[in-house]
Amino acid sequence: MCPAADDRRAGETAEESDRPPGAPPAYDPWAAAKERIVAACRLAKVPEEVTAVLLHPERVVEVAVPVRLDRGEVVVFTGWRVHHNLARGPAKGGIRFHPALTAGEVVALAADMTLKTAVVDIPFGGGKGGVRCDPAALSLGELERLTRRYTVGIASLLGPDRDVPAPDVNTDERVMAWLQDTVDLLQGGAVPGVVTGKPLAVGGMRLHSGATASGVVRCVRAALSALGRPVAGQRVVVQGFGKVGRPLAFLLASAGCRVVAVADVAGATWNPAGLDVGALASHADRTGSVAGFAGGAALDPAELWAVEADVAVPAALEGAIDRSQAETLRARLVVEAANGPVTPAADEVLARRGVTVVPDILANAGGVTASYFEWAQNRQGYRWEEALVAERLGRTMDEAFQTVWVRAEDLGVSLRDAAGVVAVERVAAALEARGVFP
Ligand SMILES: NC(=O)C1=CN([C@@H]2O[C@H](COP(=O)(O)OP(=O)(O)OC[C@H]3O[C@@H](n4cnc5c(N)ncnc54)[C@H](OP(=O)(O)O)[C@@H]3O)[C@@H](O)[C@H]2O)C=CC1
Ligand SMILES: O=C(O)CCC(=O)C(=O)O
Repeated sequence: MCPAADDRRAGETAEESDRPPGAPPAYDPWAAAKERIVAACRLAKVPEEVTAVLLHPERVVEVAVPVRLDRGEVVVFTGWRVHHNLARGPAKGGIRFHPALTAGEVVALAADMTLKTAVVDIPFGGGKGGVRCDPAALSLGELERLTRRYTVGIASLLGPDRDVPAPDVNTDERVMAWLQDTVDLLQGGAVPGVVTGKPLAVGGMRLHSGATASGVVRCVRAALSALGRPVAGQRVVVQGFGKVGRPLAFLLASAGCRVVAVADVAGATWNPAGLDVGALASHADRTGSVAGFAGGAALDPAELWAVEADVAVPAALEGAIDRSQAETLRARLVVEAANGPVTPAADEVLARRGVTVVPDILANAGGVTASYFEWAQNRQGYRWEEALVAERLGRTMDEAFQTVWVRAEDLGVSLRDAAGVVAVERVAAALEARGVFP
C-alpha cells in the first residue's frame, strides 16, 4: 500500500533506511502506531514511564535467511521477529511473508498485538514476525526451505511460554506446520502450543481459520445495532479476498448484507445489486483474482472506497484508507479487519465526517482469541468441543466490543481511542504489578 506522501505528518520519523530497494516512499506504520499509543496513554492518564515503555519494542531480532533456489542459486532473504511488550504474557502474533516488509512495519504490527491481546483480555503480549520475500515467486520447495531456515533463525525466541507465532499475510496452516516441525526437530520432541493456526492433524483447531472473519462480523453486527441500523440489506465493500476477506464476504452475505464490491491486488469487481460471493470465490480459485468476474463490473481499485455503500471493511494491508480516500469514502461505518488500514490523517477526516471506525485491535481480535483457545488446548492436551470454542469466541468479542463502546461514550472519544485506553490500562496494570518501575 502506498498512500499519498502528505499522509506523513510533522514529527513522524520516516524509517526509510530499511525500505526495500525500488519500493516507493511508504506510509510509516510504526510512526502511526506510536502516535496512537501516545494518544491512548494520555487519555488513560497512565504514568509517563508506561508510555515510554510502549514506545520501545522489547526485542527486535533480524535474521538472514539463506535459501537455495530450485535453479541452484542461493538468495539471502531478511527476516524479523519482534517482541513489543511481554508484560501480560508470552509474545503472540503472526508471521507475514511480503516483498515490501520492513522492520518498522513488523514493530508496528507487534505493538498492535500488545494492545489487541489486552483489549480481549487474553494472557499474551505482543509479537510479530516475517520475511521480506515474494511467496508468489517461490516454488513450494523454496517456500518450505525459507520457512524452516527462518524458523531456525528465530528458534531461540520461540516457545509456548515465550513466543507463539500464527499465520498472517501470505502465510497459512501449511507454513505453520513446517514451523512446528522445525521447532520439534530442534528440540528433539514435541513442543505443543509453540504455534497456532496449524493443521488439525498436528494439533490445530477447526474453527481457527474463520475466527478472524467471524469476529469482524460480530463487530459489524454490534456496531450496526449500537448505531440503530439493521444488518440485513447493508451494502458492504470488502478490500482483500484472502484468509480474512473471503470468509468475511461469505459471512456478511449470509447475514443478509449486500456485498457490492471486492478488491484484491489484481483488481476489483462491483455489482450494486450484490455480488454472488460463492461464484466470485469459484472465479478467484480458477483465475487467481477477483478481477474479471462475470457477475460484476470491473472497478478501478482506487475507486473502491468511493463506491456507494453503508459499511467498508478493509481486509488487506496497512494504509489502505489515506486522507484523500477518507474524504471520498461513502460508507458511514468502517470496520478494520486488516491491521492499520486507516492512517491517522484519515482518522481525523472520518471523525470530522461522522464516520464510525471500529479499530483493528478490537475488530480483528477474533483470530488471536481463537489462537488462545488452540494454545490452551495444546497445553491441556485436551480437545474442546467446537460449540464451546464458538461460544467463547462470540462471548469474548461481544464483551470486548461492549467494554470499548461504553468507554468511548464515557470519555467522549472515538472507538479507537477507547480501545487504546482499555488496552494501555491493562498493560500498565501488568507493568505495575511486576514492579517494572522500582
Ligand atoms: N489471518 C489472520 O488470522 C489475521 C489477519 N489479520 C490482518 O488481516 C489482513 C489480511 O490478512 P490475511 O487475509 O490473513 O492475508 P492473506 O494473505 O490471506 O490475504 C490478503 C488479501 O489482501 C489482498 N491484498 C493485498 N494487497 C492488496 C492491495 N494493495 N489492494 C487490494 N487487495 C490487496 C490480497 O490479494 P491477492 O490475493 O491478489 O494477493 C489478498 O486477497 C492483514 O492486515 C492481516 O494482518 C488480522 C488478524 C488475524
Ligand atoms: O493468532 C495470532 O496469534 C495472531 C494473529 C495476528 O497476527 C493478528 O491478529 O494480527
